Amino acid sequence: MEDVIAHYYFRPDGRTTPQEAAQAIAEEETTGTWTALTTRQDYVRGLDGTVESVEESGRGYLTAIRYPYEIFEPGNVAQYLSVVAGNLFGLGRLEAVRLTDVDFPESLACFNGPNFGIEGVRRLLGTRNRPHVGTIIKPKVGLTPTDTALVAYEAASGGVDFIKDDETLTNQAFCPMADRVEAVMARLDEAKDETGRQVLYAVNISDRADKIVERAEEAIELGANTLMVDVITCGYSALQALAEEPGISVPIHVHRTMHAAMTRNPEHGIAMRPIARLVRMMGGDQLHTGTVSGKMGGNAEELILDNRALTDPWYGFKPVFPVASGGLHPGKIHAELETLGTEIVLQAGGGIHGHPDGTAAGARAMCQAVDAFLEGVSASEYAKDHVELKHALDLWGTS
Ligand SMILES: O=C(COP(=O)(O)O)[C@H](O)[C@H](O)COP(=O)(O)O
Ligand SMILES: [Mg+2]
Repeated sequence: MEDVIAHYYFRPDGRTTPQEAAQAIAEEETTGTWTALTTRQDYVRGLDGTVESVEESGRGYLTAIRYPYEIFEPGNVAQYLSVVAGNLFGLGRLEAVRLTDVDFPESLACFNGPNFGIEGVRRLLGTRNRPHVGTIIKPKVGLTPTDTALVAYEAASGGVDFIKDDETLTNQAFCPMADRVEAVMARLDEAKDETGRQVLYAVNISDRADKIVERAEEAIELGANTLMVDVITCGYSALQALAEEPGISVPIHVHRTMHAAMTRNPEHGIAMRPIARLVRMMGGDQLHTGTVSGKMGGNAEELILDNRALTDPWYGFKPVFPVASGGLHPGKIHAELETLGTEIVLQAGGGIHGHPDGTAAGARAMCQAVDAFLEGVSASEYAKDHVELKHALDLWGTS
């Protein structure tokens, strides 16, 4: 069986050599601790981690650590994380350490992966060769089910493919999930009668571990055609439970709220790439990976690699739809598509519901910005005979 290779960036403290620091990671995460052990039997050596390489990089070093296959419990993602992303982050001999990627062998990638993936989601909507346009209902909390449904209807009428709850909206008293799903789906049916277009609505079913599948099934019974889960707060095994449940036959949109506590510091934490791989293995169909021009910052080179972790061929797992979201508006669409390509979901909350002429016009402006790009025309040029786009660009500009 093949071993796991985990890749880290690190910076040792002043008293530790790079080799010692890498060795400290390998030992802490396998068979060692801070001192020699009297309990260590010879046969335990088979589970020792190995430092494969150490090389200088910027202010610190890159290392690859080999963890023996046998140390892992196949199929237990929580246990995988405890090895490759466990105690090491607190080791005093390292001033900073960041997990940048993990190579899982096929024998440990023993999960079903996405049920729908990009092709499956496209099949539901009948789209090809163009990005999907999505929206997050805003304000993110506070609207009643009826008003949420009205915003959804207007977004659908304006041309979006995808509508979602925001990360903090679940089943609060001001907008109970059951009432919301029924109201939104009824209005989306109305929009479909008028436009002929199916729109997906991802209801946020994030909940405690022992209830999340039940909540998802309730949402589907009420008509939900997509689910959303906050994967960092609920856990990867929650996503796995949803994706593996036979009764759950709709795509799963994965939000990553709280990720920046791990991903943002370029020297410490966990990069997006390992998170993307885990989400793909666990069965997410769409995953937020970030934008090149939005409100959350981010590094374009890393983002391209993160998206490739979702879409490149990998052990037969279906490709996952990358989602660019956070501060997008029509004036930013060109930069996103130029850098990230068209196999992407472009989401705008404020960039649609903040349009001066309202949600339907905001949705139209986003779609017009996409059409402009696909036709090889600049947004400003296209805006000359597309009034919704013009009003969006007048308000927010083109950068
Ligand atoms: O609600 C939004 C964006 O709203 P708006 O369009 O109004 O900025 C999302 O939660 C962000 O996508 C999170 O960022 P990321 O997807 O990078 O995790
Ligand atoms: Mg949000």
